Order: sequence, then structure tokens, then C-alpha cells
Amino acid sequence: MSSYSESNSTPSIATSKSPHTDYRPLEVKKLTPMYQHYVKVKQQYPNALLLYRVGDFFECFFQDAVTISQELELMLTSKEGGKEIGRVAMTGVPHHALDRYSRLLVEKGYAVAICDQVEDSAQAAAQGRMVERQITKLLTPGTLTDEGMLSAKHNNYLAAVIIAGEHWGLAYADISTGEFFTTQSKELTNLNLELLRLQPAEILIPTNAPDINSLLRPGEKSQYLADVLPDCFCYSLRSQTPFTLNEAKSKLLINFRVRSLEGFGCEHLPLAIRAAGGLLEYIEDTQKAHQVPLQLLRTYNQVDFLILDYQTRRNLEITQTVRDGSFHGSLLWALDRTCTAMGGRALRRWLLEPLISIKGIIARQNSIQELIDNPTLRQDIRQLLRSIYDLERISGRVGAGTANARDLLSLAESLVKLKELAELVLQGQSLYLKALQNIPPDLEKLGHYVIDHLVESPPLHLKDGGVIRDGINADLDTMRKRLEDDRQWLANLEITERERTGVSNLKVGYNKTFGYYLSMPRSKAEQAPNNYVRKQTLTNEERYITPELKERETRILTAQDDLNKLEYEIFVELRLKVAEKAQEIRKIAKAVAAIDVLSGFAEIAVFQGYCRPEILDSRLIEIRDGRHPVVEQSLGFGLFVPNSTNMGNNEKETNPDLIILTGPNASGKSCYLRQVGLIQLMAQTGSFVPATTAKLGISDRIFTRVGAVDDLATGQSTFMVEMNETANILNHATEKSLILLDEIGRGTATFDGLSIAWSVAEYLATEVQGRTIFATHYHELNELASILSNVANYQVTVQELPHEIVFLHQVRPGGADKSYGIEAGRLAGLPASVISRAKQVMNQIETHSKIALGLREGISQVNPKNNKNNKAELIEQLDIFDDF
Ligand SMILES: Nc1ncnc2c1ncn2[C@@H]1O[C@H](COP(=O)(O)OP(=O)(O)OP(=O)(O)O)[C@@H](O)[C@H]1O
Repeated sequence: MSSYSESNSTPSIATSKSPHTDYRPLEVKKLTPMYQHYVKVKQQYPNALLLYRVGDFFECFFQDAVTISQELELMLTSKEGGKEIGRVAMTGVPHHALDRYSRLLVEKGYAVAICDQVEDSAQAAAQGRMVERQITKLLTPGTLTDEGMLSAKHNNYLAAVIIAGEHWGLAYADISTGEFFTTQSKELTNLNLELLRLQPAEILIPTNAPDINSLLRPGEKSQYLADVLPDCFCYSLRSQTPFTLNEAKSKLLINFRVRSLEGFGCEHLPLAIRAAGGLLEYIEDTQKAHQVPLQLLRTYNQVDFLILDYQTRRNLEITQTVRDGSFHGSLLWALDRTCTAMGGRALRRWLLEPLISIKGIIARQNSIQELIDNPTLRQDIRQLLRSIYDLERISGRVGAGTANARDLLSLAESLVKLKELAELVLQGQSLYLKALQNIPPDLEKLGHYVIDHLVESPPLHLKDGGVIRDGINADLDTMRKRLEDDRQWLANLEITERERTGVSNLKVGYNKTFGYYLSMPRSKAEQAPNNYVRKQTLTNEERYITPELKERETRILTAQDDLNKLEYEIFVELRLKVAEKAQEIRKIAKAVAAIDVLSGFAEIAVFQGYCRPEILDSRLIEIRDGRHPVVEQSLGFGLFVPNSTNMGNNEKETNPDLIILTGPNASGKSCYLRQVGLIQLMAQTGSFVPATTAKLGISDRIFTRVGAVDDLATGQSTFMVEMNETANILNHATEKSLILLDEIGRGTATFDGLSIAWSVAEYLATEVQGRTIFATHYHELNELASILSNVANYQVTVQELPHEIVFLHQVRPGGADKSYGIEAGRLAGLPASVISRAKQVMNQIETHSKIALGLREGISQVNPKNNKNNKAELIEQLDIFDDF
């Protein structure tokens, strides 16, 4: 078996970097005409896997066949490629399974070009020529729109990045929902943060690579990828041209039919324009026949949101758990009470983009409050939402001309429901409820119009007919009537002919070769009337046709064809009519998604006993009886021990900036730390929070450093990962940040670790002065509280019984004096001799440690606000590890 793809005589059809390359020369002229066409198409899409329609299959040949058979575990076979060529590698998938297989390939990071037959093969065969085929779709990870290829509650983003020195532009769009955003900023680390937040399915990079248009799969290296770009994404290398300012700008102006980009807020942001224009060009390039209607471009600013870096999103387990990456156990899991796919996607976005605008947060809170105060309204809204389909994505498919009749009907039924929704919220006072009061009446009319046109349960395939109701189109009705008459005549034929011939077992049959025929046993052949024309003789049966039967047959077959065509035309017209309203529908869809999230927040607030936090323009964090929203739900009602938190207004006794949190293993330190972070984050999404009362100042960022794992991919040790993350926090945190540190300095020698932990805590309290909770097993850090006025000690308490420790999970003022680490070792089953030796060693260390001694001797209080003056003194006083 051979596989070919590259030729000496023709341009290469796969480049050396492509994963599907075969270097053997191929003489294209010696291939059969179909293969010659295949090669020609492949040359246009060298970096995509080509699936080529042959009869009922999508086949692929040469090296693509090898790649696809390996990736999809399909049988690799071979097929004659031409007399002098011999057999070439081939694999294929049935046409009805195309979506499934191409989705799998795209998920693996490949681009897939679909080359379909665009005419009736019988017609081409009748004219003795090859059936015409064209590329009908180019699927890449970021340009999917088909329902079956997307996850309902996830956005599928396509992004484009421009880097110019330390400045960068980033545009992203979800072409299935039409959202389209752009931004420009500086510092490449912020670009990295933003990409990790968005998790795009594909990122476009302009390059001068010789191999433009190639798609790098996650983890593939390239000199064209800047170091700052995370290697966990797919990158499409594109030509520079559409990303130049002139090209990009005019593409945007033409596409949105505007004279200036002022209204989009990016007129003076060249990098944002270049990214957005280049992205638009790519969409046009890949979508072929289907025009993708994007919503108006919106410019955003990264600092409009509470910034959550990758570690923080991971450590706070916002969308998936750290342990196994599952949805179950994440914050999203705990809070998702949405009823629609649009609401599900919006909730995910809101949790990843909490607000910093107090006004915005209060607007959301007001709507939640209104929905809590009016339970009947809330339940009615939620009931109605359950019957609303994915307006955003369906209207996208309608606009692109790929929606089928079922899509259109679902959309229409949802449009009618919108009217009911508008009536329900008529008395609403808050912003989000009011937004739904103004649903344009013509959308409801449009809904009814479509419902009146389409049958109740239309078939999946449009060209099979049976889509349009009777009474919509006079021609259609006449054709249907005529066809029905002919079919009736055919149905009666068996009875009339039996009577006429006297042959009681005469039958009417159909086969592909002769069409309709009359059959009777050979023994009765002499009873065949004169107008019977014999067509076929079988062992026991004679088959006949009659001129009238042939005439009716032709009429039935052509009428069915004409009927299907006419129905299709009526459907396309209907779809275009809806497409004109796509933007309007999507606007309403946003309001529906928002009310879905807010009614879900109201629901959970009621059933989980959340309170409305007071949002302040300050640094205060005052949470009374706070709970961890996820652990609380996992443990079951009433089992979680609530704990309060007071931080952030520099009164050491009541509100410190930095809390040193100590407590035995498994007492609940990590849980408490995360609980505070999650409450802050939830509050800034507008949600109510798990606490009795809460007053929360707006945070600009939440930082977390929790545990550490070796980053084998970048060859970094546990300790280096920990230090990198810590450095990032110290360099970027501000006094408005919330910093949650769970163990620092554990990955190295005890005293190095303790020294680093100490100086990090001190730096945060004196230089950064953000709100910090620092959980640690280094009890020595408790001494900081006696030195710095904005540091306080808290501990998670346990009750010591003669033979066991009882975890109380209560956070109380004061530092823990014991770790119970040896006790934990005993419980875990360490040998008794090891435990008793450990106790001896610990006694020795405690007696001789100069750390504790040194710290306790003559250290005066240092006020962090005057820390510059006291710095030298502080350093001297704390120079205590030297002589250990
Ligand atoms: N407030 C609480 N109420 C009830 N159970 C709690 C509470 N806090 C923690 N727990 C339970 O205790 C377990 C251990 O908590 P956590 O992991 O926070 O301990 P830790 O002090 O950080 O331990 P280590 O120091 O070993 O990392 C949690 O899995 C949770 O089930």
C-alpha cells in the first residue's frame, strides 16, 4: 500500500511541518481524474485534513488517510489511484457520521476541510462526467457553529493576538453566539492572563512564516510563537496582510457598515483594531458559503474586571476541581441553577469576570433581591425559561444559513415565549427585569409566522420535504394534491387490476431498475391484458409495465422532486426573514441569559441561606459566619461550621491587613482561606454570599498560592513553582488586592523556608498592605503580630482528648502552639518507635531554637504606615537566623 502527498512536479500538498506529510513524489498526471481533483483541492488546503465525498462516504487518501485512521482508529485500506500509480492509502467515514468524526478530529486540534458533492450525481453520470465537488466547510477548533460540535454551556472562542514590544492587542469572538470583543493593553504577562481566562479554542497569530495557514496543535512548538503565549492552545499561523492597520480597519468598517470605529471604542487602539480585523478576515476565509453575522464589536478593558490569574481560578476551583478537573465540586457546580444553555454560558462568564463597578454589582443585587422578595414571579420566570431554546446559537445558525427546520421551529417557539416573559416581568422594578419588558412585538409576530409555516415536527433533513404546512403556498398545495391523486391511483391499482385480470395474487412492486411494475405468477401469464408490456421473467413470476403506469410513475417521481425543491425555496425564504432579525434576537437573548443567572442566584440564596453583601469602596472585609459555598453543599445541611472574618481597616484588634492562620493538619485552614476568596468573588459577580452578614470592599485582584505541584512540562521543581507564584504576587498585588497564601516555603530546608515565609509576610504587611490570609505551619510567624500593628494571629481550633483530637473547625483569635503533626503521623500508622523518636527530636529543637528566643526579646511594635523609618531597625531585629 502506498501513500502519497508530495510531488516534484507540482506544488507540495503538505509541508514538512505538517503532521500529515509523506515525502514520496507523486505524479499527479498519472492519477485518475477524481484523484487529480482531490490533489488540486488538497493543494488549496494543505494544512487541513481533507474529507472528500464519494457516494455515501467521505473518503480521504494518501497521508491524510494514514493520519485520520490513526487518530480515529479507523481501518486503513487502499484504492486504485491510476493504472501506473497502483493502490493508494484510503480510509473513510459514512456521510451521516461526518459530524461526529470531524468533531473528534477538531477536538484533537486539526483543521478539517469538507469537500462535498454539490450536484445530483445521477445527473452528472447521465452526462458522462465527474460529479462536481466543492469545499463546503472548513472546520477549525475556533470556528465551529454546528450544535453537535459545541458544548451548550461553554463559549467557543476564536482569538487573534498582535504583539508589539510590550504592548499587545487581543480580539476574540464566539462565532456560534456572535459575541465579538477587542482590547489593547501593555505588559505581556497580562496577555498571558487574559488568554488563560478566555481559554480560546484557537488563536490566530500573524507571521511571516513560509508555512502560513498552518494550525499548531496544543503543545506543538514554533519559532513564531512568543514565549508569553501559553502552549496549551491551538495556534493558527496567518499571513500578516489582513492584520495590518489599513486592511484590518477597512475590513471592520465594511463589515459593520460604519464610517468610524469611534462608536466601538477602539478608534485609537491600533493593536485592538489589527487583531479584530484579522480575526474577521479569518472567519470569512473559513466559513465559505456561510456568512457569520457577528454582533457589533465591543472594546473592553482588562481592568474593568476583578483580575483572577490562572492559579487563582484553579485554586479557587471556579469551573473545575484541582484534584481531577471535574465540574462536580467546583464553584460553578455549586451555583449553577440556570435553566437555559445561554444562562449556563453567562454564569460561567460572570464567575470568570467578576465586576469592579459597584454600580454594576448593585444592579445585579437589586434584581436578585426583587426575585427573592417575589417567589411566585421567580418560579414563573424559571418555569418559562425552561422552554426557551438557545436563541444565541440558533440565531447564529439562522444568520449563517445553516439552521434546519427544527432549529427554526425551536427559535420561533422561543420567540413566542418571550412575549409571555415580557408580560411576567411587567411589574418589575430592577434593571434586569425592566430589560425584558421591552421585547419588540414584531419578534413574537415573527415567531407565530414561522410556526404557521412549518409542520409540527419537521424532518432533520431539509431536502427530504415534508417541512411546510398546507395552505401556505398555492403551487405547493396543487402539487401535493396531484401527487396525492397519483399515489392514490397507484394504491388502488392492485385492486383494479386484480378485478380486470381475474388474477387474485397480482401485485404492484417497485425496484430501482424498472421503477413500478405489475407482477403475476408465470402460470397466469396468458391472463395478462394487451396493454401489459413484459419487462422481466423470473422463475415463478412475470413482471410487466403499462404505459399509464410509467406515465404516473414519471409524474410521481418528478412531482416529488419539484415539491421538495419548492418546499426548500419557501424554507430558505423563511430563514432569511428570520435572519434579518438575528441581531435583535441576540440582544434579547443576552437579557434572557442574565435573568436566568440572576433568578438562579436568587434561588440559591433562598435555599442555601445567603445574605446580600454590602459593597463598599473601601478595603473592608467583614464577614459574619461565612461558609464555604461548595464544601457546605457537599457536607450536607448544618454540618459546616461557620467562621467570621474581619480585615482591612488597619485596626489590629478587629481588622488587621494580614492574618497569620495556624492550626493542625486537616483542621480547616485551606477551607477557610478559600471560603474568604470565594465569598469576595461571588459578591463581585453580584451574587449573594454564604454568610449571616457581609460588608465587602471592592478588590482589584484575588491572588492565591495553594500547595504546589511539579511543573514537569516546564521542568520546574515544586519549590521553583512556589517561588515563581510568590514573586508574581509580591510584584503585582496592591492594597486593594485579596491575597490568600496556603503554606509558603515548605518545599525547601526548614530555615530557608521559614525565612522566606517570614519576609514574604512582612513585605505584604508593610509594603503591599493588601488584605492577606497566610496559612502556615510555621508557628514562628505568629511573632510578626507583636511587631507589626496590622498583623493578627488566628488559629483553627481543635479539642485535645486523651486519645484523640477533635476537629472543631472554628477560627479563633490567637496562634496555635502545637501542630499535632506527630499526632497526625500516629493516626496515619507510623511505627510507634518513629513517633516517640520524633517527639524527642521536637523537644530538643524547641528547647534550643533561637528563633523563638530571639523574636521574643525586646522587639517593639512597628507601624507599617511608617515602615520606611523603621525598616533598618526591623531588619536588624529580625536578623535572627544567622547564628542558628
Ligand atoms: N468550617 C468547617 N466546617 C466543617 N468541616 C470543615 C470546615 N473546614 C474544613 N472542614 C473539613 O476539614 C477538611 C480539612 O480541611 P482543610 O483541608 O482546610 O485543612 P487544613 O488545615 O488546610 O489541612 P492541612 O494543613 O493538612 O493542609 C475539609 O476537607 C473539610 O471537609
